[in-house]
Amino acid sequence: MELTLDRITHRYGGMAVLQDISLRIPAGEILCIIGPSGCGKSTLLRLLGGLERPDAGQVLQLGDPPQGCLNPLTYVFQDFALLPWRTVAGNISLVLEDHGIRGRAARAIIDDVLGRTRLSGFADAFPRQLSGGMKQRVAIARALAVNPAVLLLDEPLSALDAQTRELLMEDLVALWTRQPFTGVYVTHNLAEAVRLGHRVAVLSRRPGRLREVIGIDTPLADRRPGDAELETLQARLWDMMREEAVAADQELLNA
Ligand SMILES: Nc1ncnc2c1ncn2[C@@H]1O[C@H](COP(=O)(O)OP(=O)(O)OP(=O)(O)O)[C@@H](O)[C@H]1O
Repeated sequence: MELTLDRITHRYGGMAVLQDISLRIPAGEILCIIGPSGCGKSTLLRLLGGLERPDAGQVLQLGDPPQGCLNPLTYVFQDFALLPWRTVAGNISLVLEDHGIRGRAARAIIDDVLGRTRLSGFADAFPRQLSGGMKQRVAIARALAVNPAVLLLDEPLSALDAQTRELLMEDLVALWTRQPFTGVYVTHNLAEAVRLGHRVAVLSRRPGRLREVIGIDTPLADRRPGDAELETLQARLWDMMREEAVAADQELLNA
């Protein structure tokens, strides 16, 4: 399933947050969205997921979701959003119960997604017994359990330390390589954007406008930390972001 944003504009009260954004997210592609703080990245994700309706423009979903899809669009958040009183399996089964899937059918799905996220053997653990990285892998497993057409990821690695982030990036690449998914990935972290994005969309300061969309040809599985090409690209993205961040700061000073 592919998503298209067609001239999206959004305001909160008197404040313009997003301005005239048009973007196409083809099936099987990960699009990373970067931009200065407060430029509307999370808002864009909520509009994509249908949690809010844009003031102008439209979000189009084209094509059919995959077979067995319970939820076409599913979120992964920074704070994991796990229920502490439920086990790992219990947290995942919750989204299946919503669709009337229980018992053996649920167990098969849970085993599958736990295997894909390297969590087999942790089905009966409680969130408090897990590291931050593992909790986020449970959240990713829960998202995969509904076999979504599109994963919407809002700074999923921001709460984790650098080494865990690196491992989770490898996990996400391995997941995508095994079974490509469509993803929209909001991040502040430019290293994540160049490692995980087939394309990177750069938003301006608020109201967020689309400044540039940069394609990265290197296959995800071939990208390594410290890769010279990716570092050059990251530096280019930072130049763009820096200009916007400085201008945003300046606006605050002059306000
Ligand atoms: N429900 C809401 N009601 C009013 N204002 C909101 C609402 N949600 C977000 N905003 C405001 O809209 C602007 C954009 O917020 P948003 O969270 O989309 O930006 P962001 O780029 O994701 O920010 P950050 O990088 O800091 O996470 C901010 O000024 C925020 O305070």
